[in-house]
Parts: sequence; structure tokens; C-alpha cells
Amino acid sequence: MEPRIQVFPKNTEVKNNHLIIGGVDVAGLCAKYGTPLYIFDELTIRQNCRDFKREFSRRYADSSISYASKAFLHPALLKILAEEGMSLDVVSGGELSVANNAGFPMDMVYLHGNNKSAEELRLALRLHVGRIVVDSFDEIKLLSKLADESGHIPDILLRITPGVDAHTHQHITTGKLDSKFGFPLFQAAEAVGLAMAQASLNLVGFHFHIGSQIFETQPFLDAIDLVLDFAAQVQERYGFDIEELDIGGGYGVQYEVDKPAPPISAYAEAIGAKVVSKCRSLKLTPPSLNIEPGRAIIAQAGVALYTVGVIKDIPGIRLYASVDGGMGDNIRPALYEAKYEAVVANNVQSAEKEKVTIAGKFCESGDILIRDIELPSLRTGDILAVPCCGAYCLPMSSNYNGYHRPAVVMLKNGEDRLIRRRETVEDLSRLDSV
Ligand SMILES: Cc1ncc(COP(=O)(O)O)c(C=O)c1O
Ligand SMILES: N[C@@H](CCCC[NH3+])C(=O)O
Repeated sequence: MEPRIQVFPKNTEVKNNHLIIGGVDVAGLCAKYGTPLYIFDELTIRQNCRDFKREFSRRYADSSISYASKAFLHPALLKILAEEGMSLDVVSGGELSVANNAGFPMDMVYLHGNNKSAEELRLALRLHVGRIVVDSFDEIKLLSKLADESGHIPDILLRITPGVDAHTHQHITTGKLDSKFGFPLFQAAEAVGLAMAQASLNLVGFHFHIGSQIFETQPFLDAIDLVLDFAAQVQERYGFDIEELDIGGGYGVQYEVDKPAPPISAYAEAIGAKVVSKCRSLKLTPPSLNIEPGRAIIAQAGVALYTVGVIKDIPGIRLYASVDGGMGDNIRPALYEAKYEAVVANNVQSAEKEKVTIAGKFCESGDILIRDIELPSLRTGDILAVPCCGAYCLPMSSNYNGYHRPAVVMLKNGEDRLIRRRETVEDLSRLDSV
């Protein structure tokens, strides 16, 4: 079996040397819909939701799982999440509106953001979202005023930056003290005092998020230690009892064959035990626990499909194969030096292999999707399948160089359906006037 298959959606197999996902021949899909194409496997999404719910509730009964919609947001996905009993994390009025328009239950929504506008806060108040995660002193004051005007008292969490190092890429670490997000611990008590003084706000607990693609459990445990110590301090100082603890997302996923991520059970085991033992030692009533995975729900479910175009051999230097997408649909290699695997969907296994660099078609020399990967010798017209592209690819995509964002297809029970059409030339100037 081709080892890279393990990084693809859960029900991926190889038949007649073709890549088959959810019973569907991937090369055939490309013939039907064109490329670049993003496909999502519904079964993998549902299994990931169920794994999180099962593993956390087993170790900590009073827990909930919120999908971080910034990783990928779509009405079809929202329907699946609602059916799976997931809550939702949104970070703007835009994400909130998409969720509301799709009929997602608003009481299951957490609104985040370090610079929420008055308009976004008014919308959240009008929709009675489940929680507003307040990020700054300015926001406490603004939300208090708006809540007062609206007549609705929102349940709020304060976002704390616990000051732990999550050992991940510096652009995706967020829990360090020098951060634009949240209240550093040394200012957080003052924030609790201010929030409690607002008759129009109902403070229920604390939130932290220490970063993304974190492979160790220890940074989560360190942050829990610090934030629950803080909860005990403010209980003594203000008589505030923490009812909810939201420990954010950041659970790692396997992008590369030789870099397996810890199973969800390992995070759940360590985190559940930590909250229980810490609350016991501090004599705190254990709070409800909310977990906010984005990547770990959706990354593995998504695959990017490209057609190979120009193949350029620079003897003694490098062999390049260019595909019909790149940084316009996946900025992650350029932004974070993210690494990806790939297989040739119409020729998965072959004795003839060579090292090749997969370039995108954008006018940037940094537009390299995968550097020096061993693949069956590529020919123009081959279909390249890049796994683990479900998270933070499409939501961070662009029209750079007049790129038409890809079509998106959902796979379920051997059937495919188009859930987002490919952009057209008309879309490129849709908003413009002369
Ligand atoms: C507040 C918050 N929660 C959850 C997430 C989801 O993170 P991940 O996709 O790494 O699980 C993020 C993004 O990093 C975030 O900023
Ligand atoms: N967008 C990043 C993760 C940051 C998530 C937002 N806090 C990624 O692609 O890995």
C-alpha cells in the first residue's frame, strides 16, 4: 500500500493504480468538474467530530466541541456540524452571518475577534449568540454600552493570554504575552473587575488559545494551570466562580507520512485529567470545558486536485512540474513553509520514480507547493492529488494574477455533488465599476 494514503481522507484506497476516495475515482472527478478542484469527504468530517466528542466526553463529561469555522466555512459543512451536535467558533460578522443564514443554531456560537466592530457586536447581540469572547478593555466598555442599548445581557468569556510557548510556527502561535490577542495574565484581574461591574454583561468564564498545529500536550496543560490559578485568585478577590473554561484549538494533524500527530485521545486524556486534578487542588467547582478544533476536524477531509502542465528539467539543478493552481488556493507553503505530500491520482504506484518540485502558476518564485518530492515520473495532463488541504487553504485563497478560485465537491456514499462552483472571468470584475 502506498504509505501516503494514510494522510488522505479515511476511506481512501487504490484500485487499478487510481486513487479512489469514498468510492469515487478522483481522476474521473477531475474530468467531470475540471481542475483545480477541492474535494471534501463527508465521512471523514463526521468521524472527526465524533472522535472529538467521544474522546473528550469520556474524560470530562461536561465538555463541548466547537468547530473553528475559519479553517473552512460552507453551508453544507454547517449542516453536517449541526447534525453532529457541534458548536461553532466564528471570528467576524461575516462568518457569523454565513452561519446564521445556513440556519446554524445561534446559541451554539462563540464569537471571537481582537477588534470586533460595533456593527459585529450589535449583530451578535441581536442574534443572541451563545458566547461573546471579549478580547480587550475597549471591548468590555463598548459591548457593555451596546448590550445596554439592546436590552439583551450576553454571556461572555474573557480571552486570556497565558504566556506559554506552543512550539509551533511563530506566525500561528497566539498564547505568548506579546500578542495582539486577549488580556495578559497581569491585566486580566482588572478586566474581570471591569466586566463584573457591567450590569449588562454576564461573565461566565475564561478562554485561551495558545496556537495552532501543536503536537505536544504540555503547552495546553501549562496554560490550564495558569488560567485556573488565575480563576482561583479572582474567586478570592471578587467572589467570581468560573463556570466555563474554553481552551481553544490547535490540535495537530498529520500532513506528512513521517510526522504523525498525537491521537485525539492523547489530548483528551491529558487535558481532562489536568482540569479535574487542578480544580480539585484549588477547590474550584470543575467548569464546563469547551474545545475549539478547526484543522483537526477538516484538514484530512479535504484534497486539492491539480492538472500537471509544463515540466521543466534544469539539468543538475532541479526538475520542476507546474500545476494549474498554487498559492492562490494554498498560501500555506509560502506563508508558513508548510509541507505537503502528493500522489499522482491516475498513476499512484509506479516503479519509475523521480524527485520533482511542484510549482504553482503564480508570478512569484515563492509559489512552490512541494519541494523535492519523489513521485512517479510526471507527464503533462497527470492529476496531482495533494492531501490534507481541507483547512486554511480555501478560506485564505485569493484572485491574485486573475486566478479563478477552484470549484468544491462534497463526496458522500460514493456520490459527488458540486457545493461551490468555480469562479469565472465575470466574477473577477463583479465588484468593479469604471
Ligand atoms: C480562538 C481560536 N480558536 C480555535 C482556533 C482553531 O485552531 P486550529 O485550527 O489550529 O484547531 C483558532 C485558530 O488558530 C483560534 O484563533
Ligand atoms: N491559518 C493558519 C493557522 C492560524 C489559525 C488562526 N488562528 C494555518 O494555516 O495553519
